[in-house]
Amino acid sequence: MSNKKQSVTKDIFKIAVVDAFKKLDPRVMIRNPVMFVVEIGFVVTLLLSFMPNLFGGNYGAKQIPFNVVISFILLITVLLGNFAEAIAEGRGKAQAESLRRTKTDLMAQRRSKDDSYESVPASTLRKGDIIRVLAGEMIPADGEVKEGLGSVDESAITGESAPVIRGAGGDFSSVTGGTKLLSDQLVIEVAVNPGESFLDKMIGLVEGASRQKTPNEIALTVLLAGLTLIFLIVVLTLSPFANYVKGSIDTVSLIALLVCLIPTTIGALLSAIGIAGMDRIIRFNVVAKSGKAVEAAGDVNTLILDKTGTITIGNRLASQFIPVGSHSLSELVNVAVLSSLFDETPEGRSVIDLAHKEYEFGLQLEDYNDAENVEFSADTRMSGLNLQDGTVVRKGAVDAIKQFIKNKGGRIPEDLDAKKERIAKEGGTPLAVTKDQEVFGLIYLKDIIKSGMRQRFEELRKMGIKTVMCTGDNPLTASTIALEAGVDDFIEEAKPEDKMRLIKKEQSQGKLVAMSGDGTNDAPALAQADVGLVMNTGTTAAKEAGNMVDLDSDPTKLIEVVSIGKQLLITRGSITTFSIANDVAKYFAILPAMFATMIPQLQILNIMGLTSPRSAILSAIIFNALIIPALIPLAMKGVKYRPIGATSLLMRNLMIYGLGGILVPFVGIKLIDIIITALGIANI
Ligand SMILES: Nc1ncnc2c1ncn2[C@@H]1O[C@H](COP(=O)(O)OP(=O)(O)OP(=O)(O)O)[C@@H](O)[C@H]1O
Ligand SMILES: [K+]
Ligand SMILES: [Mg+2]
Repeated sequence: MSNKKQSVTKDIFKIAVVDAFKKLDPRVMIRNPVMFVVEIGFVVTLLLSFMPNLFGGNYGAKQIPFNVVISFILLITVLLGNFAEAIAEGRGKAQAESLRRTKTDLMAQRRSKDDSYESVPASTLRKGDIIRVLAGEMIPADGEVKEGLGSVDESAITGESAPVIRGAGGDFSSVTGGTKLLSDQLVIEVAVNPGESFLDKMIGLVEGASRQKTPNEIALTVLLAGLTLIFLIVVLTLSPFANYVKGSIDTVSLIALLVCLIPTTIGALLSAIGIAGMDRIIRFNVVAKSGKAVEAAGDVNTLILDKTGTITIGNRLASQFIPVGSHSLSELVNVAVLSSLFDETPEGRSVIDLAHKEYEFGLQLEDYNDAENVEFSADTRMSGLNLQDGTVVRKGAVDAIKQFIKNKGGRIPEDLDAKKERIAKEGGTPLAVTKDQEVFGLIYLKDIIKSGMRQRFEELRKMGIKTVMCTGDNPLTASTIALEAGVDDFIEEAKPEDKMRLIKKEQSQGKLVAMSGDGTNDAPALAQADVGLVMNTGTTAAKEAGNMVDLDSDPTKLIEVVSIGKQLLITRGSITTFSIANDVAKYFAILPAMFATMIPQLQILNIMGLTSPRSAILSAIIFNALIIPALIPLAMKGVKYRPIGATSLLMRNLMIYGLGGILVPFVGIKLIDIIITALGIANI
């Protein structure tokens, strides 16, 4: 994003303060049952501030200051909770603002029926329109490049200043509205209707306008509401109990006690944690279509990764020609070049380059201009051409070529397998080269594993995530690379539908699966996966199928996405643990003090030695309010995540946030009690 380093500025802070008040609207508050109870508590205590005997009893003017103070603190508590949510939303709003600025009123050159171009407002462009963009112009809409090749400045969207190449055909054909064409000229087919553009969706997302509670959030909200109900019953029983021991507790004290006991900390921070998680993903240049996708990333059990380009560097280049049977090297080079004449893939280009650089070949390329191009596809795993005279030239995966020859009744040279295996054992990709039912030899494609991959897979393993490498390559190459990279499992000779099968198999065992992809043939698998991370350069179909888009088009980012998802879940879990531990501790911290005057024996339990029942209540409710802003930074930044096993992580968090949650209130409440006693307001 253009402002990915966006921190909480003065402006965001000011807006959040205003929003905190706006959110007091009960129709908004009711979505958060715990904090809604606090708001009701505020209203009731406010009434009791003016009419202390509203619910009976005979409280004199002496009661009023206490009621006013409690009412005020409850209001502050609600506002602090609202503020936490507002400040989390603030960053997104600021981002949305800057994105909107890139969406100024552009004009577009639209092709009319007579093939001339007319100037129309970009907002009128519809799916299927053909437009032309010249160097220096903004690209007015999302689309696919149909003609031309040019460099594009995508910094408005990705924050990355280095220009990227976009051109017709292949995997780099999609362009995003709001980016700028730097060179040349593109003819683009518009892919979306007004209001549905990538920029529009992104604005909606960062703004949180379309934010819905995720299933996990809903479950937790229900749990917290249940706890609130339990504590409500606990508090209601205290009044008859007090009567029984010939004492009495006033309504305001009971309300204050209730607010102390219900899980207000997590209630106040829950939505901020979710928004901050989305925000973290966005600042990582990944756009998640929903909070649910981010959460799913945190729960992922299986990670499916491509070999070429994800685990390896991906510039798989021809490095050697190896003839087989009775064929000579120069014969092989000629056929290999022929098979790659029209092959625009990096592999195909590299064959020609290698032949040019290191070999002599006597082909007159012009002679083949009328040959029929047979493009590479992941299904056939072959590429080549058909000559006018019926000659068939192919190169491709060795098993695919073998099958191809066998079907035509040809013969396989005996030394083919041994030579193929030598290449595969080194982790290289062997391509067999054939012309007219004869195999001439092999092309050795070299690929290198990216540095640090082994360590990252090790981390994933510690998180309990299984990694599966998926490749169209042969079993031996696949196993060599898999072993070297340290993935847990691999599938070889995989066609696009094999990925789909793998995902379904894992899911049928109750696992959540994440994968990345870019091509149209990845689209079904991307839709099936629980987390489908699509490269921004990918096709429109793929982008629609997945639930996250990586603006930098880096497939390894899937690993970070999973970590961010985990961090979100762990942050929520930690603060929930802390909040509930806190509430239970408060019960034991203040109850003895409250009842000590009624039941003198309870004095032994009053280990905190709080000044009076009222100061116990006051200290606890002030502590309860202050803990919310104290934890806002943690909710926003997230609990630091370490890749350790689930059990050790749980133990660690129970130690820190569970034990911490029990101890902190004792210290905090005592401190506040000392302060308000010193200020002389402990007995208002
Ligand atoms: N340009 C090409 N011409 C002919 N055959 C090719 C070409 N590129 C790749 N192949 C063969 O087709 C196989 C499948 O290629 P594909 O791109 O589907 O998978 P991959 O790149 O090996 O693995 P990944 O799924 O990780 O990208 C390759 O292993 C190779 O044997
Ligand atoms: K509480
Ligand atoms: Mg590939």
